[in-house]
Amino acid sequence: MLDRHHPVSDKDREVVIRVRGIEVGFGDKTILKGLDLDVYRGEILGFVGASGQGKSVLTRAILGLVPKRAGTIEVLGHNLDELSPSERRLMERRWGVLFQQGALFSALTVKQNVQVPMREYLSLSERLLDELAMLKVEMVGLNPDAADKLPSELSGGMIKRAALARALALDPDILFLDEPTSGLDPIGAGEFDELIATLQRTLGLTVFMVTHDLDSLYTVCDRIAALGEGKILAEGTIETMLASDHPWLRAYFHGKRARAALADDA
Ligand SMILES: Nc1ncnc2c1ncn2[C@@H]1O[C@H](COP(=O)(O)OP(=O)(O)OP(=O)(O)O)[C@@H](O)[C@H]1O
Repeated sequence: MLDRHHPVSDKDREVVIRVRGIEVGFGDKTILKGLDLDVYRGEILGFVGASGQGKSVLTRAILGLVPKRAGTIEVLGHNLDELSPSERRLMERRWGVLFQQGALFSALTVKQNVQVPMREYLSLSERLLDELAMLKVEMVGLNPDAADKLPSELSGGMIKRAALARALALDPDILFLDEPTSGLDPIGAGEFDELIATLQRTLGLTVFMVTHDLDSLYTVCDRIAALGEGKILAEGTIETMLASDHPWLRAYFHGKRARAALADDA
């Protein structure tokens, strides 16, 4: 993780995700209205905004899961609209996604879930698939015996870890996390944040994290981007957010919960 109190100047850093002028809507409702955003290599970017503003929509648009009406999205230097199907598959191997609900296949064990992307994108022997899956299971702090369990036998925190192991299955460069700590108790959420920070550091990941969790923003995010009215209202360090005059940012970052998070971090 970068030292968020002494960030490198933005202009010197490699942009891993570059979003320009993106517009996304459904029917006559426009959600994203010409949004620009840069995500830099090796950072944990926290993406915040009031409920329903389009945080998940932006994530899905970057991943190509919802269509955009205008704008460009470049990932790792490639315009996603210009990729051939085979280049697109290669790109999909370079990002891992942890959706909000974990979204594990309920009929598959943890190990089998982790192996789903491996089977889809790689051609490996069963022995190697097993070894790699066990490595991922251990990497996210699960006991080896969790590997043969079904999702229904796991706690909420274990499900998140298993889903994270699956997101890391193909050794991605970029990790997308949609509200990773939602539904976890504060201790579980803190442990999960620590895990994300450790994995980011050891694996050199770039992390795009949609979150409502102020503790996460204070403790693990290098930079924050705030979404509102279809655009980025502000982006920068937590200090930038705290200095913003925007009414929603003031309410969010100076509210009672924010003060509690700040006290914990001090
Ligand atoms: N496939 C879809 N069809 C129609 N409307 C959609 C679709 N996906 C999202 N929306 C709408 O887009 C808006 C933004 O939704 P989104 O889930 O991105 O919000 P969010 O900022 O992630 O909210 P939350 O913090 O509550 O998760 C909502 O009004 C939602 O109803």
